[in-house]
Amino acid sequence: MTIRQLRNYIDGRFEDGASTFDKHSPVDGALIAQAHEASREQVDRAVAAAHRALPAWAALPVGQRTDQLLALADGISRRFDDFLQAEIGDTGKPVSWASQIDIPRGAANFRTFAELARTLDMESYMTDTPDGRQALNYAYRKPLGVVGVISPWNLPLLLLTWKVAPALAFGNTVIMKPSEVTPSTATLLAEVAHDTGLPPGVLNLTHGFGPGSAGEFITTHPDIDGITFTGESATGAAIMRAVAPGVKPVSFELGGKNAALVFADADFEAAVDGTARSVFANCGQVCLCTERVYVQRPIYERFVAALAERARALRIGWPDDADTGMGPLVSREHREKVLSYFALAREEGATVVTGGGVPVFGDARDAGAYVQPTIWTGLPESARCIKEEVFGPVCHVAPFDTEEEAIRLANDTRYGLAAAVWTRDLTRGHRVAQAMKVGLAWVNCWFLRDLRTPFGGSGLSGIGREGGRHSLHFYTEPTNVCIKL
Ligand SMILES: O=C(O)C(=O)/C=C/C=C/O
Repeated sequence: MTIRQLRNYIDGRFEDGASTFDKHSPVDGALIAQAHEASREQVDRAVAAAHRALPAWAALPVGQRTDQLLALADGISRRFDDFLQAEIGDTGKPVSWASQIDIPRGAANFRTFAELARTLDMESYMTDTPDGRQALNYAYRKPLGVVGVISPWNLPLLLLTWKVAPALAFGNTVIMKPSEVTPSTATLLAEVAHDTGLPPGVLNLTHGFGPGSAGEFITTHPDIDGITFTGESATGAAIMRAVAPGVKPVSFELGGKNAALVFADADFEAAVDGTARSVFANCGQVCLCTERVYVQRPIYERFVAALAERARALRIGWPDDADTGMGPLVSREHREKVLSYFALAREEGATVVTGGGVPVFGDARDAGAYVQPTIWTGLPESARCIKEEVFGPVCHVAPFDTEEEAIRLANDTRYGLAAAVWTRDLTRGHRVAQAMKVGLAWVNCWFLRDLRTPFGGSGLSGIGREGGRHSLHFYTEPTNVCIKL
């Protein structure tokens, strides 16, 4: 098997790094790629190149700029299988998920923000003035500048392009730093940018880690104008400290400890299927995944049994098997974290309804990062497993009696990202969803995405919203011009 070399992309040229780091498959531990770690000097040159490219890119007529984004989207679609194999190779996620979610969203993100940039209105007001005449006020939007994009390993291409697309659409230039755990699709995106003629310096790629590596070099760079990051809350806090001296804007989509509320009147099968998907999709490695399930008491026992049946029925297997419902976690290191919570849950007194360990395949997958889909009950709300994000295929299920109790339980967290509400009473659905202290509340569905809506969370779940026109807030700087008429 060839070991892919994943290089940096700086000022329109692919460059080796001073050193490389290995990427191992989470399926069987095999070495599959070597990524070239960018030096501080290379990050400096990438930032300088981005600044050189910025004036011309920002001044480009918006139709020409968005044509370039549509070319990136077409390039991803054209190389769909390359992106699919790269994403599956890096993450071990099932082909069903990667082919329906990750890769299509890579192209969709560029198309969505190209369309938005083309059709964007301009905020303006005619203002009455004391002399009986008027003034014209309008908000003229300029790009923020050179944007650092630091993207995570769970939905690598989706979340990278979710940030790169609006950044480029609104005239910014970009330095990308993908997670060291999933460097492959970012490299392919750089290849597509190169092959479709994106001007040198507009989009740059530097591989590496956080502290003492490209992540730190970008976040502490004096000429970076803002940082957009998706990942763990603790890393978000570290980035805030890094940009504080320069008072730089940040856009953060961080962790979550998301609740699902299942009322007794819900469509039972839909609620079980929807909750199972929200817990086990992508091996529980989505910031929007459910880790806390609260079920109204009359259906509690029946629901726990049905959810456990769905977990046991999940086909845990090879990523490229169309029937695989769940693959491995992204790495052995992350599996150690998840398994530590499996052990902690037992210490905290959990009943393990199903799972709680590592599946044994008797083949190469035993060298991978697989865990069993897991369901806990019986923990106190004060338990660490109820308060802390596990980021794996696991949830805790607890009963509730009244709507008020359900809302209180769901909101008793320092996170504030997503919630799901299952009920046939849509008046209650609206009421409970609005009462959730989250950025996204789904009623009788989960991870149903309209890319024009505000996306993000509060508390430990992040700062700001991205999506549709909401991305303008971070990726542009408005100047309000007031003209006396
Ligand atoms: O669906 C999206 O646009 C998105 O940002 C998903 C984020 C998931 C994070 O783990």
